Amino acid sequence: MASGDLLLRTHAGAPVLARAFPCRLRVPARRRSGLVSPLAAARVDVAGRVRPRGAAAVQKRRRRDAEESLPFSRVVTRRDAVDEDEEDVEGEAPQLGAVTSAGEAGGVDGSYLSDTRFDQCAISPLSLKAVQDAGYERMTEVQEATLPIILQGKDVLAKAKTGTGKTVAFLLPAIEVLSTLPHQRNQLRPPINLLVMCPTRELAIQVAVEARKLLKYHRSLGVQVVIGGTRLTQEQRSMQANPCFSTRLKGVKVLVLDEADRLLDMGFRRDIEKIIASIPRERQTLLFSATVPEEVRQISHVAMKKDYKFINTVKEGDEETHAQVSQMYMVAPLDQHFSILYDVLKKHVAEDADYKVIIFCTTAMVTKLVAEVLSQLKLNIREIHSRKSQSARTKVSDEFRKSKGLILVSSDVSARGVDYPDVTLVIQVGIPADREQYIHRLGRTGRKGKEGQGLLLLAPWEKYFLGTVKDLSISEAAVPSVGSSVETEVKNAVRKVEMKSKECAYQAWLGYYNSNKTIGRDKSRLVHLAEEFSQSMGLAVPPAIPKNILRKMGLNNVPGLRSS
Ligand SMILES: Nc1ncnc2c1ncn2[C@@H]1O[C@H](COP(=O)(O)OP(=O)(O)OP(=O)(O)O)[C@@H](O)[C@H]1O
Repeated sequence: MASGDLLLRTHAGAPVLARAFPCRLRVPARRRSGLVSPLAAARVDVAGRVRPRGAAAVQKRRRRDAEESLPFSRVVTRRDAVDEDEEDVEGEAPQLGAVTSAGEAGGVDGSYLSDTRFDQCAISPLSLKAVQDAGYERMTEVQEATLPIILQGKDVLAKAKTGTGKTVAFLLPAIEVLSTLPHQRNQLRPPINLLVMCPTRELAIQVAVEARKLLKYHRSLGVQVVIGGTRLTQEQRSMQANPCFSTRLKGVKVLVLDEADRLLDMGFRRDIEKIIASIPRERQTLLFSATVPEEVRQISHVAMKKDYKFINTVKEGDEETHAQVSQMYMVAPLDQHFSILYDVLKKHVAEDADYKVIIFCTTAMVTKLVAEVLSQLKLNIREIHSRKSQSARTKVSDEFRKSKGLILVSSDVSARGVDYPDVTLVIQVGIPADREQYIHRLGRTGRKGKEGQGLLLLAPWEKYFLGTVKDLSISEAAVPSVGSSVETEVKNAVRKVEMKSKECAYQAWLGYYNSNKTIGRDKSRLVHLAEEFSQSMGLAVPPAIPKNILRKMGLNNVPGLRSS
């Protein structure tokens, strides 16, 4: 984002889009001012949550609990007008015959790279130069497999393991498609030609960075990042007042759903459908993810043409996770989790001076709590989740990308797509939302063929989750015996954490497990487990919860819960 950005509140969206995505817009200073980078960027904050009801409520809550806001998109647009104008902005069932398996092609020496060089394939000299400037010489397997098919104009659903270059795999051919379109100079409101949707802000920002790299020599194309915001009503009003953004969306030639399975699951599906309804039917659609469960193949017709190609670079019989990442799980009562975490982290830090750890927690407030406890224990902790301001999120994310010797405690905002290099260990505390989320979180380590470690820390009653990942090479690790001095140290650290953080964590914890199909089914057991959690925070009596929150969770008359 250029330093000379202007901030203005603005309007956008045809009615259908406006309802879904009220916006706040940040538009770059004009190019002629000489303040902005060659590829001007605008940022639109987008949000529009509807109060959940009934079955939809569970989905909405799940989405909120998972800390992933509305879909965020990255947009490639004709550049001139973005620079010039501080404007208001804001198929059918899968064909089995269409499956292309690139797995057989294999990598070189088991690497994630293919043996095809970028200079051997049909891309423009401008793109090739940019690819080479980015330091990419050989294509990754998924890039090699998808490029020719996308260039043929086909819709593509692609599955490839985490950290194997899917972003370039969809951006590069999409840019090639756009670069052949006639360039209309000096348009005030340039059409948006490529729309990339992804499930988190960090991912949207990251893909924009990659897009700018690839567009380095394509002078007529610019990038805008449109991400979720929090000022709902005001933004909603302003966006509804202006049809500009949806008019620009009429220019979409290529639509990409990054992390397609996440975007097409029930939590996001309605929003995606609304967006798809506002872009032309005549377009090319690309869906990419490291996980493509069968249901997603079933519903991919929401976005794709009938004759789309499914390209799967995960070989038949191979796991969806990387062989070079060791996966362990530990099962221990909740009241030991902080001590175990501390012990595992201390050992890891001592073993690897270049340690870089991500700890995934179930919700934003539990993330905050864990970060506070570990900070009290003098570990080098950073914290990221949806309750942090966007500027704090970006700052932490940038720092973690560049640094070593850091531990990032995160909610699922970092679960998908985020490319932090050289992560040495991923710890998941508590059950992930599902098997896919486990795979994506683990995929933050072992990227680009590097080694990594994963640890899943479960309470005994969470052990059932292992059944969903039994095809993966995940083995049991012995619970470390933690000395009494460490236990006392941890207890003191927990004691120092503010009561408010504990209350919020308790409430969030209850909400998360309440919406879990297995654990949330038996409410009295749930309440009992929540009490265990509250004891693990050193509380003798579980905190009271506001009545309206209990009602929203459907727990208002459950014995054992205190209301306030
Ligand atoms: N051809 C290439 N050669 C070398 N590095 C590459 C190549 N293509 C992409 N990369 C780099 O590989 C890393 C991983 O890429 P990317 O984040 O796109 O992976 P991904 O498959 O989308 O992962 P995830 O499933 O986690 O979203 C990035 O740092 C990217 O810059």
